[in-house]
Amino acid sequence: MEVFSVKFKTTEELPEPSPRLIDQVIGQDEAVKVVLSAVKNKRHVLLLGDPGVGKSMIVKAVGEILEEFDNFTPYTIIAKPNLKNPEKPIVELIDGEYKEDTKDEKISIPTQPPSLLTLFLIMIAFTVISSWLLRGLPESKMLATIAIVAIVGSLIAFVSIFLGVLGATKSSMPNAVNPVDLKPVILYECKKRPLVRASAYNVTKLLGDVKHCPLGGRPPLGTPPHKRIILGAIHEAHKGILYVDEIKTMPLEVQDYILTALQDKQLQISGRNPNSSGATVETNPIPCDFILIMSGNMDDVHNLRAPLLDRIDYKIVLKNKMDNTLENRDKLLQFIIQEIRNNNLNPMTYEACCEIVKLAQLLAGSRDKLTLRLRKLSNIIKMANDIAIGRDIEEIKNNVEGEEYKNIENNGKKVYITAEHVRKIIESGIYSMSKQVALEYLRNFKRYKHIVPNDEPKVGIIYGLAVLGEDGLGDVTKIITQIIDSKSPATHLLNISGDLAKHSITLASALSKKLVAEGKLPLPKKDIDLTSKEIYIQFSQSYSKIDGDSATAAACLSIISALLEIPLKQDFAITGSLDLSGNILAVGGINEKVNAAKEYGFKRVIIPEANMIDVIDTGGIEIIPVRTLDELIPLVFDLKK
Ligand SMILES: Nc1ncnc2c1ncn2[C@@H]1O[C@H](COP(=O)(O)OP(=O)(O)OP(=O)(O)O)[C@@H](O)[C@H]1O
Repeated sequence: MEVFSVKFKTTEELPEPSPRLIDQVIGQDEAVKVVLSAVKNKRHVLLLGDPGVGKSMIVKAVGEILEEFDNFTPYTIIAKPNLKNPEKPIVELIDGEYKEDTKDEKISIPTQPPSLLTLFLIMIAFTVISSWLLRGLPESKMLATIAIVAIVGSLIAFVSIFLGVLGATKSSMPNAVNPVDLKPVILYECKKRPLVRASAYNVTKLLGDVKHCPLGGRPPLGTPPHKRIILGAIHEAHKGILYVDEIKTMPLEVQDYILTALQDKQLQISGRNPNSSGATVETNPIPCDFILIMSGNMDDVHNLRAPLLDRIDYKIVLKNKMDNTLENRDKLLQFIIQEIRNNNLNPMTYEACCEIVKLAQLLAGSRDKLTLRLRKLSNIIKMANDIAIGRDIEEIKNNVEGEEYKNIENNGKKVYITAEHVRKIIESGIYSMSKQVALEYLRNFKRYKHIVPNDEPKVGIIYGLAVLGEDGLGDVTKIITQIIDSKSPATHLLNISGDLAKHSITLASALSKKLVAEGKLPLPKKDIDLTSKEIYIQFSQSYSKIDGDSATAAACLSIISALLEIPLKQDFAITGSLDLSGNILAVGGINEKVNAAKEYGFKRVIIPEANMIDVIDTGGIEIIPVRTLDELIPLVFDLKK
């Protein structure tokens, strides 16, 4: 099969990808189209999808081309003191740049006479200065002189400030207070259509705040309220896009504020901390007319209040897989080249690119799909580059974040990322926590496991297949069933490894008993009083949690074998879900399972026929597809005796 439509030895030979981020988004064409249209038409958007499929990237890409949509008039947001009510500073939005108005300096705000705190501070200052100046005097004289200087000096200073302030208030002259305190301040200058990003949990960043002033926030000593205002992302996004990610963490209170902002297109700022001097400050409503884009994973949406969700026009679910076609493999190649260029990595060989395609299939769980969880692939490419430049896995483990990726030439020889470097990273499992946990589990327990494929058929024993963890590894589990005569007419299930797949095993047991009782199986019949039997099923040496129903076919065969006392062959492992009509249905993690069967030395593995399209690499093991229990039975039972 042709992997890519272009022939190359290394990625160096391939053309540079487009520098525009919008052209770099892979596999999410539909979502990009809808977001572009939504932004053009000023609609709000919710982007949902698995981690690392490109939600932030799409928003950033749209932000890059926002300018192209329509004309934008730059604006400035300023804050002024409020002369009548200093705790309610005035925030104004003006078109263009702010030009300082000389009138502003003439105005004065009502000031307060100095407080006792001021007197205390002045006294300390006088004490410190006079003790330094008089340090040469004998101790007895020095103390008395310092005391006199401090008391008299500070009283004179205090009274003059007091009179000065009174004078200033009476004559409305600003001289007594620092005129700079009265000037409006520029809070924000917006020169191009903004894209402002804020995490949902960061309330101050999102909604703004008023800083605390330890000196009470009044001139002459304190910082006046208008100078302590912090604008929120919600205001900085005016006339542009507000991008809120991590919606799972958005407090309900913040949702209410966003809702108000969406409705009123304006929102005031007040101090958020009740213990701060900012708590008494509140601005006038400040314009905030923005397009809201939020993003999160599918489950996060439950955290959003219905009225807010209702106001979001477009709800877009991003894809996590794309079809494994030549066109899409070319797109994956484009992604590889982008990652190399954007992260300044070494070029990659053709074989290494093919290895990435294989990994994309594996992560998609199917031969005919490619994963779109591209952040994971991006991390693997970066780590393979580390290996290429000589950092080993241990070094990478201790340094995964914050490293600069460098293009290094070794002794004048160009370094390439090869297939082996990529494989090393994949095999180490270092890109995934769940894979490492699974690897650790297998390292610890595999050697104790008694899984030996052999040619000696056994009653009630069969090898099932499981997957450990999300990006996990396959494992083989031995299922053993024994039938015991019961004194009471009851049927029990025993699962010594805990609560393993109880529901599906109950189903398997019910189905087996029905099939045995009906005598319609293509197996020798046996008269058996099921009411007097107890069925015990053990998932032997299964140390991990097994859920899902992929062991139902195996469990069913094991029970039938035990009930009819017909041995099962021991040279195969099997996975498949079984429905009550005897159909074998598709299961997940087929490649991990096939691989596990191979690792444990099995020559045959039986899988649902529907899963055949998922198999990426048979690796030399015989794969037998089955559709029904009737097809399965002649394959697995040993009927020679
Ligand atoms: N569709 C894509 N096309 C190209 N590159 C992608 C794509 N998706 C992810 N990437 C790569 O993965 C990186 C991370 O993607 P991004 O941050 O957009 O994911 P996300 O969906 O926002 O993830 P999260 O839900 O964790 O915030 C990107 O910088 C890019 O390198």
